[in-house]
Amino acid sequence: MPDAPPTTPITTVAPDHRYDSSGQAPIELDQVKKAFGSFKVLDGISAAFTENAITTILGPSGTGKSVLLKHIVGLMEPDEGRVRIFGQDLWDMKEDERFEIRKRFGLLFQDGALFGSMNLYDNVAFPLRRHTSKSEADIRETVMHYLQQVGLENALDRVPSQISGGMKKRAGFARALVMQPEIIMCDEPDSGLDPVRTKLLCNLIKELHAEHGGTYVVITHNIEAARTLSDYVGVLWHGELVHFGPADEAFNSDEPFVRQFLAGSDEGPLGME
Ligand SMILES: Nc1ncnc2c1ncn2[C@@H]1O[C@H](COP(=O)(O)OP(=O)(O)OP(=O)(O)O)[C@@H](O)[C@H]1O
Repeated sequence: MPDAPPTTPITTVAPDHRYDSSGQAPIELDQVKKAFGSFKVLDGISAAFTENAITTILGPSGTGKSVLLKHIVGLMEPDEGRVRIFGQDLWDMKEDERFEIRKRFGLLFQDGALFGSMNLYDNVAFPLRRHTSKSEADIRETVMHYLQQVGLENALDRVPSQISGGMKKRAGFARALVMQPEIIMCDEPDSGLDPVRTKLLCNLIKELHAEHGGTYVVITHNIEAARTLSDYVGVLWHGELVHFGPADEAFNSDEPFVRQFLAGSDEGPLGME
């Protein structure tokens, strides 16, 4: 399998970003379409995500980034097209097999998605208790390791209502990592954080990715976060990936929408609609 996605010219007509590979990309979307009523949110998305890289998916509000994420984790079924995880078609398998495949994902949601009644220790221990037969001693070792990695080893007795938004995200990240998933999906990890906390969180994500590896997909509309994190960038607009490729190519793109969006400019095809 090649190291990088193809650098085919950017078009705005249902571009195909798949590799010519054996189908073993960790995540492969093949002509994925999804509409709500007459609104086509995903209009034939084809892309293969690079293993052990961080890919950010950028795009304006309401453009379908979260819908795309839900398709990747199998929470939403495409109207047409295929979603393959490690070569396996998500919708060509039974529900329990899909459930098993989801164990290969770690999910980091906007608010950390922590259980409000549990302290941070129990929140991070939860997937291990639920999905493994590890002893409490082994669980403790793993949980403390990841809580230390995200800088929360002194806050393990606190419940989510007693910690800041940034701490919730870090706790959510520890919980996402604890099962050592091969794929980590982060939905707007920067939302609600000030620029400094966003930068620190992005640095943490980058460091832990460098240490543990894995295929990361980060959904955001924060350009600075994307600059810090991305090995690859996908830019979603009008149901299509108008760019999907190495981050430096995205940030140097001549495609008018990609250029406008990544520059945060008010000049270009994107208006207030
Ligand atoms: N279950 C659903 N039923 C109907 N419409 C939906 C559903 N889920 C999403 N949509 C619509 O699909 C469009 C894309 O939504 P989505 O949440 O994916 O956007 P987004 O790019 O993640 O936006 P934001 O950056 O604001 O979070 C929106 O118009 C939304 O209202």
